[in-house]
Amino acid sequence: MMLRTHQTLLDQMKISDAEIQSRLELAALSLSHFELLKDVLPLINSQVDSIVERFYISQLAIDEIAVLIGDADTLNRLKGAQHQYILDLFSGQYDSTYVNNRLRIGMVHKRIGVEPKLYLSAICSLKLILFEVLDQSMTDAEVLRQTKEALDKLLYFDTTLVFDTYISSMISELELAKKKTEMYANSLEVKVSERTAQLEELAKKDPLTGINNQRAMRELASVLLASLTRRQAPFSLIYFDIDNFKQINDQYGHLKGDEVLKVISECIRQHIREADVPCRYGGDEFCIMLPDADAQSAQAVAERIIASFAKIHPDFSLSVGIVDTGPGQHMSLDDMIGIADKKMYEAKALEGSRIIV
Ligand SMILES: Nc1nc2c(ncn2[C@@H]2O[C@H](COP(=O)(O)OP(=O)(O)OP(=O)(O)O)[C@@H](O)[C@H]2O)c(=O)[nH]1
Repeated sequence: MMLRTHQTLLDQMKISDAEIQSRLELAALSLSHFELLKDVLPLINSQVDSIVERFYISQLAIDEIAVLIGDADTLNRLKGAQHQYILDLFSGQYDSTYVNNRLRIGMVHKRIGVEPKLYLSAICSLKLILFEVLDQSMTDAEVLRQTKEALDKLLYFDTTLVFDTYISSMISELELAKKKTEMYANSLEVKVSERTAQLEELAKKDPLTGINNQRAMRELASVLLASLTRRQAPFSLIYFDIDNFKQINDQYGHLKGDEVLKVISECIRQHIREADVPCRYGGDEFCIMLPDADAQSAQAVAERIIASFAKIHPDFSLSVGIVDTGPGQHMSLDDMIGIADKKMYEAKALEGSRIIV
């Protein structure tokens, strides 16, 4: 898209020569009106300075306008522009250059905050001053009447152009505001979905050890079991807890208990494969799901975990139950946990770190 600043207002507002023609017709302005206005150009030209002075005396008497004009430099610039506008009104040339200048005036008024009511009041006082000048100097009553009518129509024509720029500029502002709001809404959406993903991730993790909690394990188990059944592959579950953990807590304190739980999850991490799923099942109970592993390979993994845990905490022991299923039919996760739990209690009865398969 072409930059706005590279387009004239005529282009921006899509006002073609045909559109100008149609607008002149709507204002009932014709060549004869143009001629009438042009005929009084010498008269107006001779008095333009005093017309401008009178116009600004009337304008500055209105507080709202005086505030908007603000300072002497601005007033002088405005006087220069008004001087030119008055001469343009009587130029007899109401073409694209004329129209573009009117649109620009509208844009400037909108930008500095001149409301339509103030613009209309200004145009009205300019018209009265010009009418007075014509009244005082023109002798032919009929020509005077027609010239005033032409001027009136032309001022209406100009006013529609100025108002169109007001409206178009307001629409642009609205569109910009809408775009900003949409961008903000999009950025919020991205933030919310990022945060939701983070929260979902957190909801699956045990906060102490950082491994999966039971909920996440159950979700993963259903996916795993479906794929293992399809592939006719074996599946094992290691289930264990820390012996006399309550006593560890009681004797050394809760923090020490926490540290032991963290050491265990670290030992698990070190000895499992990428595809295995470790989980803190609850309290001092842990679970590891091992896809594509039979009980024998699961036992080897459990032995390695026990050995590395014993290196750090030789005085504590783990009781382990292992169950496997498949490769043909697979048990449900709950059935596996039920069996592994029983095995774990059998192991506990034997005392010391024991594994029952
Ligand atoms: N430090 C700590 N302790 C926990 C946490 N979660 C559970 N516990 C404690 O773990 C202990 C588990 O005790 P029990 O279920 O009696 O198990 P146990 O003492 O290991 O007894 P056995 O299983 O028969 O060997 C309880 O005292 C719980 O308070 C935790 O996050 N941190």
